[in-house]
Amino acid sequence: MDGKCCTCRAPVNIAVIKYWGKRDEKLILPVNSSLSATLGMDELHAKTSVAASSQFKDDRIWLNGKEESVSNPRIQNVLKEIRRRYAQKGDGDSAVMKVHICSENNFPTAAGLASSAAGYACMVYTLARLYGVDGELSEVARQGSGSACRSVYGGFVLWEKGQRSDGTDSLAKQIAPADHWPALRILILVVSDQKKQVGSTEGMQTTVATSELMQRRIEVVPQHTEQMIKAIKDRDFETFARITMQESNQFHAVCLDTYPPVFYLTDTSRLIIQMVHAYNTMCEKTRVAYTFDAGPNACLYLMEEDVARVVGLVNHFFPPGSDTSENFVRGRPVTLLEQPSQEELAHFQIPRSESAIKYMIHTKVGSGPEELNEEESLLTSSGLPKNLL
Ligand SMILES: Nc1ncnc2c1ncn2[C@@H]1O[C@H](COP(=O)(O)OP(=O)(O)OP(=O)(O)O)[C@@H](O)[C@H]1O
Ligand SMILES: C[C@@](O)(CCOP(=O)(O)OP(=O)(O)O)CC(=O)O
Repeated sequence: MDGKCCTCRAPVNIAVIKYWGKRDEKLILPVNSSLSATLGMDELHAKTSVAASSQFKDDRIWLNGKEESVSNPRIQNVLKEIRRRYAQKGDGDSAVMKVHICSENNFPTAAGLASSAAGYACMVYTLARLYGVDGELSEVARQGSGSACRSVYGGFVLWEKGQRSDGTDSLAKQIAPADHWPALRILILVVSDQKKQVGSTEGMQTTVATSELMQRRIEVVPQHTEQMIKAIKDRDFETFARITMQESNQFHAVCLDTYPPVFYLTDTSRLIIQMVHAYNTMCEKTRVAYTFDAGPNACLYLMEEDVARVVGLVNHFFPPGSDTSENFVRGRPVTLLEQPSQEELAHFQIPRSESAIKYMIHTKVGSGPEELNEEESLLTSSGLPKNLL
């Protein structure tokens, strides 16, 4: 095969100030700014290989081993924008070459775990590397999926909503690097790894069209964002945690105020919320925060010193079923303490639910996308996927 190939990986991000609602569907411009932490790539990432060759007849894409339609308007937006930027540079002829894109996520796709964020950030970053395109990549990633613009950077990332109608000021920027808050940890509690019923794109459209509460939300987000930036800069966990939980709750309240309502939380999600509040009450201090995206899976932000205790409580209240063969706790190692004591358990008025949580992923704040070695390529030398379903 003539031409060239490039392979990269990109991280997931989980918002603490939620993006929900667009003012421009085509350019993906949000109604409010949002803020997230980028998660560690060793635990969660999208990996993408892109090959360009004059021998390819069409642009093609494979996602998790299955060919998907490349005519998807979001993929087209991203391809067009990268090729436009490449043409502006005015060197070489790769712009006319067709590309083969192959991507895999090492975590559930379309289950409310920000797969579209990692996926589009990775596609854009890999295409940009392949074509040698520089410049602001968050603007391109945003046109694949809004939340993807935040996965272009590591650490803590703000997506400023911008004012202009062409979207040139609707960009992501890092507010603190990955190593800013070394003791902060993240636990993802996977309640379901199935594709969700109402996608974020559709859900937020209906919210903007029907929710009255959404107007109130737009008014309060700037305050939340300002306080959140300060809490992150000061490493003030209590404020960080409180706003994170209030934001998650307000986002799901707005979903319930959507007509017809959109439900992402399940009974298990609500038990997790109760467990976190009971834990904080028991500690007489806010030590754990939850946040839920458009799905039932919880993302807990907490300090390193609380991880073993919280994992112990999750194990107690949501024990794995006897059929669970794989590790219940994945990612960074956790040294399990003893089971919670009877005295501790007395603080929790929640029932035990076996198998309600499938597994946990333990991670921390991580860095932005990176290029990988040739041996990591997902494509063969003839530009076809190595792993096909
Ligand atoms: N690695 C990837 N490469 C390219 N596109 C991807 C990749 N992973 C996911 N996607 C795209 O993102 C879609 C899933 O997006 P969706 O918003 O429904 O779920 P999610 O991102 O997992 O959840 P949320 O954004 O609510 O947290 C997939 O159907 C696919 O089109
Ligand atoms: C709940 C969220 O995760 C919504 C993410 O929505 P998407 O970025 O997936 O939506 P589109 O821009 O339509 O692709 C909140 C967030 O990540 O800020």
